Amino acid sequence: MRYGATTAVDGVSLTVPRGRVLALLGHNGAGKTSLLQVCEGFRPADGGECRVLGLDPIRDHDELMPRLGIMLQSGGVYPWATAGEILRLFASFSANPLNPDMLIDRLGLRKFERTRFRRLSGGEQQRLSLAIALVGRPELVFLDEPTAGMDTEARHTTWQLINELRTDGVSVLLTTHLLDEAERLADDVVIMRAGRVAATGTPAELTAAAGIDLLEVRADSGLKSESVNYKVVETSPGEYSVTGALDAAAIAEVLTWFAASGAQVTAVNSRRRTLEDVYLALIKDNKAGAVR
Ligand SMILES: Nc1ncnc2c1ncn2[C@@H]1O[C@H](COP(=O)(O)OP(=O)(O)OP(=O)(O)O)[C@@H](O)[C@H]1O
Repeated sequence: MRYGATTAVDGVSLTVPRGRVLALLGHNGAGKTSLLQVCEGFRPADGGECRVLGLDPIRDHDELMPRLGIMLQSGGVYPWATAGEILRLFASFSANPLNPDMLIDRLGLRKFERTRFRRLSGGEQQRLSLAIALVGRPELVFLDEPTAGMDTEARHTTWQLINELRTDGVSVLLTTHLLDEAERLADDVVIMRAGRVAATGTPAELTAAAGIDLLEVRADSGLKSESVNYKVVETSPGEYSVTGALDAAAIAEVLTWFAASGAQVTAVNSRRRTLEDVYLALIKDNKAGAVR
């Protein structure tokens, strides 16, 4: 998908299996929203093929729309209508909607039912947008940064709702900048970089493939790690990290090397790598590679 000379989505290939949650991750401008817009039928692709529930998102738009739930990053509603009016209007478009009052209560919108959309805070607008996406009992939901701007409670409610969607067999394609959100919610993760797929896998596959463990050591700065069997990276002055399948013998070897270097070790911390570690390494290394 191109905007003039900019190629926003470049040869991305992915499938969202039915009843699963796929999280699209990537830096600002990586192409996540553009990809969603192609799938939603809001923009034509310049090449390639997109099928949504077996249909063409542009040619079969009218047939497809009632089966989709779409939460945009912004816009898409009448700013002068009240939260309650907007949700009931969207419910009226569906043959078999969810009860709008149930969603109003679940998403903590009761207090704002009579508030005009433009007077809602950013997080309240997000909650209403999520309710709009879900009210028509969609088979497939597109959520563009669903919890951006939400407070902690609303974020947890949203996570619960997304888990319930999966239980009900609804498919979810979401974008997020919150790696813990992806790790908690997603069955599958696709990391995009500059319009392309940089890595795919389940959160467990992505973290395992990149090395299960992470050892962080604080010591004197400037140590050079040529003579040790593990890659010791000085991430900031005096802060070292070692990644890999690190058992006790490996940790002992690394610490022995620190001691042999004459370094004063002031802290050692070992933990499992998170999706955030993997993501940052991938974006930093500028190294593309699909896990599967
Ligand atoms: N309407 C537009 N006209 C021209 N270029 C655009 C337009 N929308 C997006 N782009 C460009 O396309 C690329 C992909 O943008 P896109 O919004 O899809 O990224 P994103 O991954 O969703 O980013 P973010 O995380 O910031 O929402 C970027 O280089 C962006 O500047």
